[in-house]
Amino acid sequence: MSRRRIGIMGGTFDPIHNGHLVAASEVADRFDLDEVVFVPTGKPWQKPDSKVSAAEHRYLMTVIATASNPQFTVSRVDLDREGPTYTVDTLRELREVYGAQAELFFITGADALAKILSWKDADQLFELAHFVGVTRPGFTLSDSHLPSEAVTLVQVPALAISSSDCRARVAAGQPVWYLVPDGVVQYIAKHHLYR
Ligand SMILES: Nc1ncnc2c1ncn2[C@@H]1O[C@H](COP(=O)(O)OP(=O)(O)OP(=O)(O)O)[C@@H](O)[C@H]1O
Ligand SMILES: O=C(O)c1ccc[n+]([C@@H]2O[C@H](COP(=O)([O-])O)[C@@H](O)[C@H]2O)c1
Repeated sequence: MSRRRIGIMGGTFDPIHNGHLVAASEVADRFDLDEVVFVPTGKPWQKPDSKVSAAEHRYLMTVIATASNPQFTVSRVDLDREGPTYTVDTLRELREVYGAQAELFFITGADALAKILSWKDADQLFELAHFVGVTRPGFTLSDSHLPSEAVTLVQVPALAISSSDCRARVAAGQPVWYLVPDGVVQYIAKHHLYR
C-alpha cells in the first residue's frame, strides 16, 4: 500500500477565507495529497488574546468552508489541547492520528514561514513534517533561514485577502462576499461577528 500523503493547513481562521482555501487546494494538487486537514489554532500565542474570536466560531466557519471538498477535513487537536498552541504538539498528535507511514506536509504562507524560527522547538519541527511555503501578496517568500531539504516553496494564485481585512470590512459594513465562502458570510452575519 502506498504511503498516505497528508497536508496540514494550520491557522487562526478568524475567519477562514479564500486565500487559505486556494493555498490548500493548490498544494494538494502539486504534492498529490490524499487529504488536507485544516487545524484551527486553540490559543495562537503570537496574536493578542483580545483580538481572537471564540474557538468554536472559528472551528464552525472552517467546517462550513471546507464541507464541499471531499479532500478537505478539519481537526480539533489544537482546540482540544490546553494552553498555547504550538505546532510541534500539533504535528506529534497528527502523527498519532495518521500513523507512522503517513507523509505529513505542513502548509504555511510566506508571512508565517518568515517567523517560523520563533516558534516553540523550531529545531524539531523539520523532523516532524515537510514544510511547504506558499506565496502571499505583500510578503516575500524565502527559505534561506531554514534547512534546505525541509522546505519546498510553491507559487499559488495571488489572493490579496487577510482575515484582519475581512474583519475590518465587516466592522465597517463593507461586503466580504467572494473573499470568504458564502456559508461563512452567512455565519458571520447570523452570529454578529466582527461588529
Ligand atoms: N491570502 C493568502 N495567501 C496565502 N497564504 C495565506 C493567505 N492568507 C493566509 N495565509 C496563510 O494561512 C495560514 C493561516 O493564516 P491566518 O489564519 O493567520 O490568516 P491571516 O489572513 O494571516 O490572518 P490575520 O490577518 O488575522 O493575521 C498562515 O500560514 C498564513 O500565512
Ligand atoms: O509553534 C508555534 O510556536 C507557533 C507560533 C505561531 C504560529 N504557529 C502556527 O502557525 C499556523 C499559522 O498561524 P497564524 O498565527 O498565522 O494563524 C498555525 O497553525 C499556528 O498554530 C505556531
